[in-house]
Amino acid sequence: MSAHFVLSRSPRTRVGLPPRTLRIVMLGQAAVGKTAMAVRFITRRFIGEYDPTLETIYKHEVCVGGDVVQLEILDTAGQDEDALQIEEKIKWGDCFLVLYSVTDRCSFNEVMRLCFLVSHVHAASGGGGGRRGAGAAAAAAEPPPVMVVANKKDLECDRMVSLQEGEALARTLKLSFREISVRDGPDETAAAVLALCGRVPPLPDPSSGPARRRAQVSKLMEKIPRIPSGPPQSPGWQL
Ligand SMILES: Nc1nc2c(ncn2[C@@H]2O[C@H](COP(=O)(O)OP(=O)(O)OP(=O)(O)O)[C@@H](O)[C@H]2O)c(=O)[nH]1
Repeated sequence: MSAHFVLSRSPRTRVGLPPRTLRIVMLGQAAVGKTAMAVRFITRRFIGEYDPTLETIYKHEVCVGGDVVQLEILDTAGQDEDALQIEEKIKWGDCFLVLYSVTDRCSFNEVMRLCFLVSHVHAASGGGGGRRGAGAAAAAAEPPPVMVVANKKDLECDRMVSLQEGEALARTLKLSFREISVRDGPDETAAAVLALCGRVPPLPDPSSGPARRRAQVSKLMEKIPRIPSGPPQSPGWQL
């Protein structure tokens, strides 16, 4: 996909309905750049300092395929956490960004475990991403879209994981892959997020059983603070 993005001029909204929501969960070890990527996508700014994340859900509107979509991006804490909690967050998501840093082999080694966990949790809960039982048997059989993101490619001198290793891992797992630098500019980040969004199948009818189940948010997810992005200050990303 081209890294050229333009201002959304006349995005469609469903008459009388709020824009559809699409939930992205960012996973990966501490300090791989999850917060930096989310903030880069939403504000186009780069945060250079490291402040271990308190979990947050960022809300941000984008235009995907001509439709307005309300993104909810869960920036998880990279620290070790309770297995049940991580499963709850995975169940919540429609699609996943699994990050590692090319300067940190441990973070690369963690990718396979996280991807298996996503696939296992969704298979166990009926498949079809956060839209379990989305009406079509095919959707139930489909694993949710997951993208492996290798970050910090600008730090070539400190590189511990080659591009080829990243590509080979993604090929083995049958997942899409991007190597990016969140620091170097906003376009690679936006291209990765929007490519992932574009792979999420349409949501079920809002009045359907699957859609209502999806709307039932667990107590754990309710506790995570939500940050609205507010009115756009700069041209919005569009796929
Ligand atoms: N050089 C370089 N530094 C980056 C890049 N992306 C993020 N960083 C830096 O890496 C550090 C960690 O980034 P965070 O976004 O806080 O990492 P995180 O994955 O959210 O970490 P946790 O909150 O602990 O899970 C920060 O100092 C960022 O500025 C990048 O592409 N290049």
